[in-house]
Amino acid sequence: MENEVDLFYRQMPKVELHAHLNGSVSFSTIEKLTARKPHLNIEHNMTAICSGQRRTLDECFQVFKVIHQLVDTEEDILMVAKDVIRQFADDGVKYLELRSTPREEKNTGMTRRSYVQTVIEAISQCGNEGLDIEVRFLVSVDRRHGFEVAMETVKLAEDFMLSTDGLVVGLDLSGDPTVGHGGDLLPALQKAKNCGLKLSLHMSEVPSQVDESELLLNIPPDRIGHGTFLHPEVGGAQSLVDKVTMNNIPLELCLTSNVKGQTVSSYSNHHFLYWYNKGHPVVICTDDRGVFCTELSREYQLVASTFGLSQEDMWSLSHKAIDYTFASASLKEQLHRRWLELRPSLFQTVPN
Ligand SMILES: CC(C)=CCNc1ncnc2c1ncn2[C@@H]1O[C@H](COP(=O)(O)O)[C@@H](O)[C@H]1O
Ligand SMILES: [Zn+2]
Repeated sequence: MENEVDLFYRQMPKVELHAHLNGSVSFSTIEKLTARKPHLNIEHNMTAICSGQRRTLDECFQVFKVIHQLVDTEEDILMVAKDVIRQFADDGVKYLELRSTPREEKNTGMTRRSYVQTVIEAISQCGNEGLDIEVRFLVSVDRRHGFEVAMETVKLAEDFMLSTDGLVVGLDLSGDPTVGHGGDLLPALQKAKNCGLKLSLHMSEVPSQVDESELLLNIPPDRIGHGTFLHPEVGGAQSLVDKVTMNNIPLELCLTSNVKGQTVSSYSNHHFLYWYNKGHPVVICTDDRGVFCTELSREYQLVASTFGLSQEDMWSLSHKAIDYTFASASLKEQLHRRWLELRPSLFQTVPN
């Protein structure tokens, strides 16, 4: 891991709303996986982008291909998902929305359905272990896989939403933003929304997606991933900003991911400031904590140090994020109470 994170940010209760399962695999879990599959000859620098390194977007997406080779059975998924949940809990995350793309692996017999079933099993095993974290699942649609797979994935998400008593809460649209057009997937996304799934869509992660973002915002989604190039100052459009603000759609912001993937030139140039200054809902997230060698506590600390925000400001960001979750009203209320209970000891033991 890179330099130390203050105890304050580690202990501060947090919600994580943008975490891709296979991007969140830690070094220690990768070691367990490479020991299971030594013949693949995979080294750590092929699965993570650590201190000071930056890669092109394309190189970053290659990393996921390597991780997918390591994680290709139900047994792997179960271990990875349980490890990832435990590690978020260790970092003070009290509510986690994990997302992942159901993957079919012909060689091992894993199907998209058994994939989702296994993630659900991992969540319920962590619940039985009494971990201090509530976990919900968003099923991811990979934009590279086209309309047919998207429709199939929506059906799967709907089935599991109904059969898991609400553990599956929504649908994510992700994948390499330079491939495919989100507009082609609109009917699938609309179908998901109509059946009660919440939508979190990666949007304007790279420049020149104005047309696509206009279409996606018409649905409208319940949350936006990144939204790096929405505003006119960076080549987006005022009409996009207007739609986002009118519908009050929270943005999931992942600083380290954007800087290491080079869609944002530096931390201080991150679009966090644009939306924060507007008073628009934003939530700090990790995206891929394993691949980008970060943690949610580190991301909070980074935002505070980059933009000169106080511990009170950061607390307030973390507290407000509860309202942007896809949790039920009663769980949101429970989380609010929890935050208020934890607050005095946090500000007492860890002075400013
Ligand atoms: C390259 C880069 C800067 C990544 C960060 N931005 C991202 N943008 C779009 N999709 C993503 C990103 N990070 C992870 N994903 C999606 O999450 C997958 C990995 O997690 P999973 O297999 O769905 O469990 C990737 O294959 C990709 O489809
Ligand atoms: Zn993402």
